Parts: sequence; structure tokens; C-alpha cells
Amino acid sequence: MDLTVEKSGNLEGAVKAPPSKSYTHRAVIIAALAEGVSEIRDPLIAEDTLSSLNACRAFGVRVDEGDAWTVHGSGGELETPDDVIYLGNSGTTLRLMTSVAGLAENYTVLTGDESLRKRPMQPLLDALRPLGVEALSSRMNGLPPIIVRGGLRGGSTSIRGDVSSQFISSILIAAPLTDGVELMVEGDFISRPYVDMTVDVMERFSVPVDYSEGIFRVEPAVYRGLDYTVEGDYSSASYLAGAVAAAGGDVLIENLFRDSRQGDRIILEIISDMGAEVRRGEDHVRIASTGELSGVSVNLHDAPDLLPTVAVLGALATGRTEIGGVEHARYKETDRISTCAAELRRLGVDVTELPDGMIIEGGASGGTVWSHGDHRLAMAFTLIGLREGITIRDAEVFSVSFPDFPERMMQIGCRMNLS
Ligand SMILES: O=C(O)C1=C[C@@H](OP(=O)(O)O)[C@@H](O)[C@H](O)C1
Ligand SMILES: C=C(OP(=O)(O)O)C(=O)O
Repeated sequence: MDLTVEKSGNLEGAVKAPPSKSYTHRAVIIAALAEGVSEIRDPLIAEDTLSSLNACRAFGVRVDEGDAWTVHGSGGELETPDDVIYLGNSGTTLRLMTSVAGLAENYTVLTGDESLRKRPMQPLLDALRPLGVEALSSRMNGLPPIIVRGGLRGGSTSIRGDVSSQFISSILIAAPLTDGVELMVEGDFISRPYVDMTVDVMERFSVPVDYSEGIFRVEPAVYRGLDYTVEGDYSSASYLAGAVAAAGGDVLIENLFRDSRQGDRIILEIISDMGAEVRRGEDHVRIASTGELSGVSVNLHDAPDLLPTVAVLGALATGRTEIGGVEHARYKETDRISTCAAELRRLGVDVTELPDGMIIEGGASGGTVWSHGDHRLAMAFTLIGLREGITIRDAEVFSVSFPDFPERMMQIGCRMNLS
């Protein structure tokens, strides 16, 4: 479907940030491994997080869906899935469930859509072997479909930290249900705040994690079921905040917590450095802007999902924007450095691709772009539409992470239409 965005000025009102995707994944998966019943309140109900819910069900875990998700914890006693598990577009589910599958008997097969079948897995497969799990790529090319043979018993292993932090989160989540795990992270450790979020949820469900000198240690332990409320999502909110920064106006965004561990909260500093006025409260943020932005230099090493948002804001700014430290943005739903650069060029923007980022000379015109099937591109490019008018092809993919994206954008005055 096409999303057409018209020039929209002076955004105003209040809007609630949708629930966090990363926290919803972790909460439902850890609740599925816990002893006792958990209530997951305000879960993100979107394609990616439903992939995690359905994957838990495939291992025999009962989850009742209502306003909250009621998860009847398995205590780690998982059934062997009776079919291959299809995970759609969700890299987080693929990575997190690979180690979980090591807790079930016999074989589990994990696969997904065309994009998911290009997401790197080999470092995780190699790291699981010393822990007792035989895990293979069916095509022997390091990519899904992934076949996991149960037998996770624990021990010591190591993993490179520069491809995906999801590998580390994966091993940590399954670790308490083994004889204990020591996990050494080698080299650069990207996207670290996501591992902090994993540890945060593990601790909320009563399992401690020790980290010192590059080594995570998890002792055998029991996750205890819990009443857990999911906080708002800073990555999704980057489009709401970015919309105000780009189009101008004064908007209150609710459900964004000041003490959040989400690395993507730095979007607020970035738009402030670009010229927007940002006032934070305990559980909300107020953004005011004239719509005039200036270029910035940012390192997205810890916040890779902000790349499309910052790239389009840079294209609307005066002067040069430099994005660095984020080679791992190339291993997402698409190679986002290359797909963002290609679509910005269609709008007349002067872009230089770097191995780990891009340089953008501000000055975008309106036009038509393609999402490449990537939810974050579909949402980010709407910000250019607010100033210049735009049509985004294959835009319906926003439902991967933010199903009511158009409604929440229209609520603050963005003019857009999906057809
Ligand atoms: O663990 C998570 O919830 C995520 C980790 C990040 O991936 P990488 O660690 O692969 O950078 C991020 O890009 C993704 O959207 C969500
Ligand atoms: C990379 C993303 O998610 P995942 O890794 O779960 O596919 C994303 O949401 O931008």
C-alpha cells in the first residue's frame, strides 16, 4: 500500500508512545520460562511481538490474550514444537528463541520471511556448541532456516560483540535454566543498552546476572512469574518526536520514562542538538520546534534503530549531518545504510555512504520513495513528507512494530493517507 503524506505545519496536542517492542519480547519469553503465572500489561501488539508470543505457544506455553497477556509459565519444561516455527520479520524473536529452543528436547526449526532469512546467525550457533547445543543453518550459510537440537546444559563460551547484541541476550535468557553459564564478549560490544534491558527483565523476574571484565555470569536459578507493565518505546517515539522537530509545533508525548534503559532515548538529545526544544518529565516529554533544524554529528553505536530517523532529519536540516559507529545497521531488515541512502538520493539529497554510517548534506525535495519492506524506513520517510510531501510505496510494513502509526501521527496533526 502507499502512504501519502502532505505538508503539515504546527503539530499540536498529546499522544501516547506505543509500548516497547524490545521489552514486550523479553517479558513474554521470560514469563514463558518462569514458574507461575505472569500478567504482561500493555504489551506491544504488533507483528514482531506476536511472533514471540506464537513461538512461546509452539513450545507448549499457554498464553491468554486480552488487554494484558496472561502467560502460564512452563518453569523451563518446554515441549518439542510440532511444526517449524515461522517468525515473520522478527530478528529479535529469531535470536532469542534459538537458545530457548536448546531447552526443549529433539529438534526445533526456526524460519521466517525473506528478510529474516538473511539475518546473520553463525556467531550464535558457534557460541551455543560449547554449551551443549547443536545448532545449524539448514543451508550451511550461517542464515535461517535454523535447526536447533536440544541439550543446553551450560558451561563457558564466548561470542563476538560486533554483529548483534541479540546473540548475547539470547544466551543470557536461557542461562538460568542450565547448570550455569559464563559468556565472554569479544571485541567491540555494539547495541549494549539492549543487553542492559535483557538483564533488567531477568532481574525483575528474580534472576541475577553478574558482569565484570567482559564476562557475563548466570547461576542456575528460577524465574518467578510476575505482574509486569511494558514501558513506552523510544524508537517508535522517534517518529513522533521527529515529526514535531521537522514540521514545527508543540506536542506532549506520554509514556516515555526519564529513567528508561533504552539506548534510543538519545533521540531526544539529537533533536535538541538539531534545534528543537525538549522538556522531559518523569513519564513524558514535551517537544516544541519552529521546524528549523541544523545538521549534527552523531554516533549510533548503541542506538542503531535510530539511523533512518536521524538520516531523514539530516536531509531536512541546514548543513551537514554525519552518522557514524553503526555498521551493524547493515544487518537489519535491510542494509539500512544503503537503503536509506538510495531513497534519500531519489529526493535529491547529496548522500555519501560510509562503511559505518553516512554523510548527508541537508536539502530534500518531495517525491516517491520505496520502503524496501523495512518498517523503519516506511515510518522515517513520512517526516520528509510533512515538509515536502511524499508517497511511500509498500508502507504498510509499519505494522511490524507500530500498527497504529498513522493514527498516532494524525492525532497530532500529521496529514497522511494509506491507500
Ligand atoms: O534486542 C533487541 O530487542 C534489539 C536489539 C538491536 O539489534 P542488534 O543488537 O542486532 O543491533 C535492535 O536493532 C533491535 O531492533 C532490537
Ligand atoms: C532491527 C529491528 O528489529 P529485529 O532485529 O527484531 O528484526 C528493528 O526493529 O529495527
